[in-house]
Amino acid sequence: MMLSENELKIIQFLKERKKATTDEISEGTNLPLSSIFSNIANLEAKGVIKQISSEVKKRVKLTEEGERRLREGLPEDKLISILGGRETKVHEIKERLGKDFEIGLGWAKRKGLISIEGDLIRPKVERFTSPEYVGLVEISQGKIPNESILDTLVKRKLVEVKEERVIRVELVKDVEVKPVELYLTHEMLSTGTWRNYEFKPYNVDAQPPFFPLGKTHYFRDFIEKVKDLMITLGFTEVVGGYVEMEFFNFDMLFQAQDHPAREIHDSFVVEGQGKLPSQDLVRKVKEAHERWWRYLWNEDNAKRLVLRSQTTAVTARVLSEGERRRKVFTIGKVFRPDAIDATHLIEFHQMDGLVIEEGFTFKDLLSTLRDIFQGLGIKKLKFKPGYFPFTEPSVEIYGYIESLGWKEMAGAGLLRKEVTEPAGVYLPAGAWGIGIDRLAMSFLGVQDIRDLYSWDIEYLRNKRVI
Ligand SMILES: N[C@@H](Cc1ccccc1)C(=O)O
Repeated sequence: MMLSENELKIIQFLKERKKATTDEISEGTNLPLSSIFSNIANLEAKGVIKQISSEVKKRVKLTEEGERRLREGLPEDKLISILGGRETKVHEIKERLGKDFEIGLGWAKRKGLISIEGDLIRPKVERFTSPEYVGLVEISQGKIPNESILDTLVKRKLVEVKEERVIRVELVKDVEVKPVELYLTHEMLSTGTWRNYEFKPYNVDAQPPFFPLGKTHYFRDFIEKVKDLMITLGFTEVVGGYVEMEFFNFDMLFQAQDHPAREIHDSFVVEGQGKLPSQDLVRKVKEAHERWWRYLWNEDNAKRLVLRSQTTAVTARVLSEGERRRKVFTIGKVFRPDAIDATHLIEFHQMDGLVIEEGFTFKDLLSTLRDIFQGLGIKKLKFKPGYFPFTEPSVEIYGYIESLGWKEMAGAGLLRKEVTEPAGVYLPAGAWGIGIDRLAMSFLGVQDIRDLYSWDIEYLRNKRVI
């Protein structure tokens, strides 16, 4: 027979007593009454015990306030004892009784123990003990006072009355009780004492406890995977800041100062000014703009700060160091004003790359992009002619995703001489920018771009990591 730990405790207790009430069992086993009832029912069903009687009993208990009144006396009794048969001024009594004054005065008046004249309290008795107080004493001794007193005590919130069932049971079957152990220890095995214990069988259906483990945000995880891929392909990671000078975000990339992307509503403007790089570079950028775009290039505009609108700004910074670094990538947030919905946010991620290489051709660029997309799991690509101010020829890259069809994923091209030469780069260079969020959404099965940035711990916990 399978008996629980608590059931065994109850049997153990009944072995000594044979018959006992639920109250006695609770006291003898130290188990709460609430658990005694269900265990008794189970034991009866197993034929170990039998009910002899069952009755509803009134259980009368002093409340916390009742306990206090029992120790200190009822307020009206205290009032009478303070008066000691003498007329006394109201304020004097008020001082002595403190918080109990109002209650004491009320009850004393109601019981006809005092009268009030002007500011005087006149007692009608010298000494008084309320029958309610006697009731409190009786209850504390396990007796029950008469109904009307009990009623008053309940109304005064000094006593609580609960109806509880008391069941008397009898042990009818002899069961061998071994102490129950939950865990088998090394010591029990080595000393052989395990024989003295009864073990609960394993419940293989039980739900294991839930231990939430810390893990990386799934989007961050995806970004790390992209970085790993780029490093595998031989690229070095470079990073830039979110606040960028227009010089690197636009001017160096041959975006004219009246280019629509530079309008105040197309990038986030940051207060302040940046510091331009070497005069030589600035002069050459200025010359390129003035010669080809035919306008007066303004240095102050180039110093303005924005939240970078493309990670190509980091590529521009790398270029500004000349031909030193040849194969780099950067991945991070960019910012553009937009109306937010399921596919648009005002901040999102791009991965830009740069290759500076002797003899690097447009074909090499396309094959590099093929390698990257292949690594990202996108096998089918389409290249369409495109336009960017800083590349020529330029290309738009579309990738095929089973559930979504063809999606625009990146822009790329060979950097214009107007971009490379002012920086002292005379070798051919290819560059690209890939939108990371949409890729992540398709890989991670996310419908709403806002979920990529979710802080909802419950959602994140349940999100499968690829
Ligand atoms: N910066 C471009 C992408 C791009 C990067 C590098 C070369 C060509 C295109 C964009 O945000 O759309």
